[in-house]
Amino acid sequence: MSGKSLLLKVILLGDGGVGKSSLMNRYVTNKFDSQAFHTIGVEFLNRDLEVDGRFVTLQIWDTAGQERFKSLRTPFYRGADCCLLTFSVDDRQSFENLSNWQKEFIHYADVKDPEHFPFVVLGNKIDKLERQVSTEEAQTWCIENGNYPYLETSAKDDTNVAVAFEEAVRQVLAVEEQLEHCMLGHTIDLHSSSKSGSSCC
Ligand SMILES: Nc1nc2c(ncn2[C@@H]2O[C@H](COP(=O)(O)OP(=O)(O)OP(=O)(O)O)[C@@H](O)[C@H]2O)c(=O)[nH]1
Ligand SMILES: [Mg+2]
Repeated sequence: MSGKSLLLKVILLGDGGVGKSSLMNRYVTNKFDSQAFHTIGVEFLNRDLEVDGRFVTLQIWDTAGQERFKSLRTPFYRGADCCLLTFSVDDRQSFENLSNWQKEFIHYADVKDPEHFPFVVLGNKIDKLERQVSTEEAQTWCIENGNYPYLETSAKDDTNVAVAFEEAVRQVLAVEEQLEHCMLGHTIDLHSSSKSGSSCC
């Protein structure tokens, strides 16, 4: 167990109104506003936590989902360690737009290895009785688009909110451990002209 705190940047993306700001505010301040205003640009809040013995400062970046704010949010994607793709289970269009959000992030964050980037998908507002997207459908999308973890949340009821952010941390730590493992497993032979060994990264 390392004593040093790790700073991780996670970014919340998804259509306007799906509950990104509400999830961040529920997690950091434990408050919920049923009359929340749309976000303009980006905002961020920090929260310290411990996951599997690692101390982490989570820097949560909340973005404006409305299309007209695209140019204000995209400059902040670079350097994100994890992306939380968020939709609302009572809004089918927000689910269908997940692929667009994924592409927008990969492009503007300039992700070099999209296949291994840690995305987590959140289906928010599960307290609502009328759903337009089933759990199975969302899980299938996650499996088919990169095998991402899927969590159903309610910022209103505080269902799975902490679990979702902890999962984001776990995903980042898993990628980090894999990289460390790869680097330790590779010795560089300066005398050999051919590339030796197989790569796991
Ligand atoms: N019932 C219910 N309402 C929610 C939940 N999360 C957010 N809301 C409501 O949905 C509306 C939009 O929430 P926001 O958090 O502002 O949505 P957003 O994704 O940040 O929207 P933009 O800032 O425009 O991108 C607000 O009226 C919230 O009170 C939830 O889990 N359940
Ligand atoms: Mg917002």
